[in-house]
Amino acid sequence: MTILDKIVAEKRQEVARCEAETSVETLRTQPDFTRPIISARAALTAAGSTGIIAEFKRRSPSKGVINGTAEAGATTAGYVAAGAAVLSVLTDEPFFGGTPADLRAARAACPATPILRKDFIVSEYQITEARAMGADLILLIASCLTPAEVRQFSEFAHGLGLEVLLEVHDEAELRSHLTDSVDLVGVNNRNLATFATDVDTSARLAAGIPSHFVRVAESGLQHASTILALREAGYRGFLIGETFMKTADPAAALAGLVAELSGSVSAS
Ligand SMILES: O=P(O)(O)OC[C@@H](O)[C@@H](O)c1c[nH]c2ccccc12
Repeated sequence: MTILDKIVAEKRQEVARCEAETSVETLRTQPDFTRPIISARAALTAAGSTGIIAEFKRRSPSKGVINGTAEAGATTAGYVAAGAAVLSVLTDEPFFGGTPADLRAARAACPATPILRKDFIVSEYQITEARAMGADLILLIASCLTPAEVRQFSEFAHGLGLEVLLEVHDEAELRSHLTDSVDLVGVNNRNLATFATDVDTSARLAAGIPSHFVRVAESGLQHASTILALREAGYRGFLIGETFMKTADPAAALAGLVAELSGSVSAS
């Protein structure tokens, strides 16, 4: 059993518990359920966008505690001030130490920036939850879902106005799971079954992703030079968590990267 199998098995139980506690009808009455969606697609492809999707991540199964003190609202507001185009907030508690309250805090602190609900989506219920929490887009992970589920969940998300980021980590998943019903395609440089991270994965898969999808490179990104090379390869989104969160001031770390990207500071 891989860690991903374990996460998904726990997630199914968690969803059953949440569903028993809060009905879909109740979620649909929450104030954020009807707020206008802010498009991540538009934010990442706008002229002059940094393309940075800055992630709020307390810990991970591979790294343990990354940041034990940061607060979601203040950190994400700092990210936006430093130039993040989109925010990503982990809402998985058992493995990543995130909560829906983190996403709600980010939503309140950053009313004009698209927010990704970063979780392991295995049911439509979690998509309704994401909308009610104030998210603008959801993640669908190919390694957790069948191709039919990806299509079904994407259409369900679109029905609620949400955008969809499909995550793949190799050519086989790209071939089997890519469908026109998603908006953005992310290539995870980290294999979720083994945790091995190789940033060349994004470069290798770029050409196989048709250009009408917004391409997103995910995980293990640290240097401006890598981002500039991936931009050349056609990527418009760069999902970064640990590089920022492991520092005492995540927003300052992002500001430093943005300065390097814009050439105002040398990359040395
Ligand atoms: O912290 P990193 O290496 O910058 O990675 C961020 C993000 O890509 C990573 O958290 C991630 C990508 N896909 C996921 C799926 C589930 C949980 C986490 C992830």
